[in-house]
Amino acid sequence: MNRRKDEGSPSGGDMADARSGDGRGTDGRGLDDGEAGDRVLLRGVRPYGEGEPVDLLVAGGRIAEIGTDLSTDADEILHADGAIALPGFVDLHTHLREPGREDAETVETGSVAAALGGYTAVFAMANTDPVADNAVIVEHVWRRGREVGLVDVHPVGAVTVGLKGSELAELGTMARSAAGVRLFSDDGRCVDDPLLMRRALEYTRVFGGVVAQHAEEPRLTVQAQAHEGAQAARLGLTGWPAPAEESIVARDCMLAGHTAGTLHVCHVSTSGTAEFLRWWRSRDSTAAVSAEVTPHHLLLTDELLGNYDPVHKVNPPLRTDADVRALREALADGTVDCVATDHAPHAEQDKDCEWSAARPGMLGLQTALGVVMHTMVEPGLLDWRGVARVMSERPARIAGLADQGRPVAEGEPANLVLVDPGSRWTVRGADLASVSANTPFEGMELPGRIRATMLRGRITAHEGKVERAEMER
Ligand SMILES: NC(=O)N[C@@H](CC(=O)O)C(=O)O
Ligand SMILES: [Zn+2]
Ligand SMILES: [Zn+2]
Repeated sequence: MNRRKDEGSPSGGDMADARSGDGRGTDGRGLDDGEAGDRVLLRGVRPYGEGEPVDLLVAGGRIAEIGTDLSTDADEILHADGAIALPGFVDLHTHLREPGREDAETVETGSVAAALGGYTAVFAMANTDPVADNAVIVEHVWRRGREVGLVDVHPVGAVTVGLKGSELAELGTMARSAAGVRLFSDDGRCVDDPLLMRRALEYTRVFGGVVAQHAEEPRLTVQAQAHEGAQAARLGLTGWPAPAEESIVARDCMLAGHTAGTLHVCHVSTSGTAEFLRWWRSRDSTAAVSAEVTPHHLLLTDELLGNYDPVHKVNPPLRTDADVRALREALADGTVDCVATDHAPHAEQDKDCEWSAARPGMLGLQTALGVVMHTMVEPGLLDWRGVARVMSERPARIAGLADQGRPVAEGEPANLVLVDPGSRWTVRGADLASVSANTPFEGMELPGRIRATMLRGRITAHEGKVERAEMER
């Protein structure tokens, strides 16, 4: 993609990593509408991959005009060469590891990975050290996200104090904090006590919050290491049975219905969960229940466990071909609302060890689109409108973000991603922006390159490099 500061100027074509002197406000973090001062012309994009290329003029953080051959006094012109324009991706499930495990990821490195992956908003899970179970921690994460300024970082608040599952955290205080927490989760652990789950659903309802459940009945997964089935038996690994997930999903749907609370099911991994959700939503279309699936559960199976490489260890575990097929179908028909990465960076020593000692989790932010294209777009299960729905619109609505997941249309916030669907790239963990390198897609060739990501009218990533606002460093 050819990009110039000023079309026609021969010296304007270099792709500087950092931009300067462009009249942006001194805050430079671009969190409020209208902060971005630049007028940027995106020349030749195809919204949702439909029709002939058009020009998009972005001004004041919004899409000011869409048309052909817009001639303008733009500060910056980006030649998109027919790249597909979609609303910026929103990830409801990201582990940024800060505070506590900055040797695995930080808000900054995770933000870089997010921007390069096409994301304009991510939700940072609460299983940090200390746990994000109070206003001080969530405000810290939120502020760090603003300082870095590459993606909106929304902290998730813990449901229970210290993720211990015995008493509710101060949900209301986190909701009222500067971070404005709306999503609550003990992810990494299940809120297994049904009374506590009921109370969490009741309480969050008061301020429009959502409880995101890591569905895993712990009594059924003691020492579990792999999907319970033939492969685990062959490998001598203790099984993680499908009903450990399905029983909690069923229970929580019923509790959400009973309390009129709002439930979000994290990382759905079994065909049984998909089947249950389909039935539940068909009997009550107003049910306040949503669900996500990870890219890795759309592609990988427990067949990969044969060499005991812990890069394939994840919670919930990789399951079977039949599960993968059911999850793809469920995502295509809307039973599962959205894709969430469950980006889970781990330091080398926590992954490069024997299977049973390794931490579960895999990187996801920079490979999500490629895996979704490979598993959903290429087989014809989703078109580009569908990709916009599952990676941006639905997650934004679930989390109540007003300015994300909006149509690519005049007057809308310029939170955008430009995708070149025709180019392919090979995944190398060492080249990813995360501190950690634990990608299960190592060496795989994926379709779809992110040409640029734009947050409120400011380009945050371009041709594989992030662009920081001038104030940050
Ligand atoms: N998915 C994982 O395997 N690990 C996550 C926790 C979680 O999402 O349950 C982590 O924090 O590492
Ligand atoms: Zn989880
Ligand atoms: Zn997680």
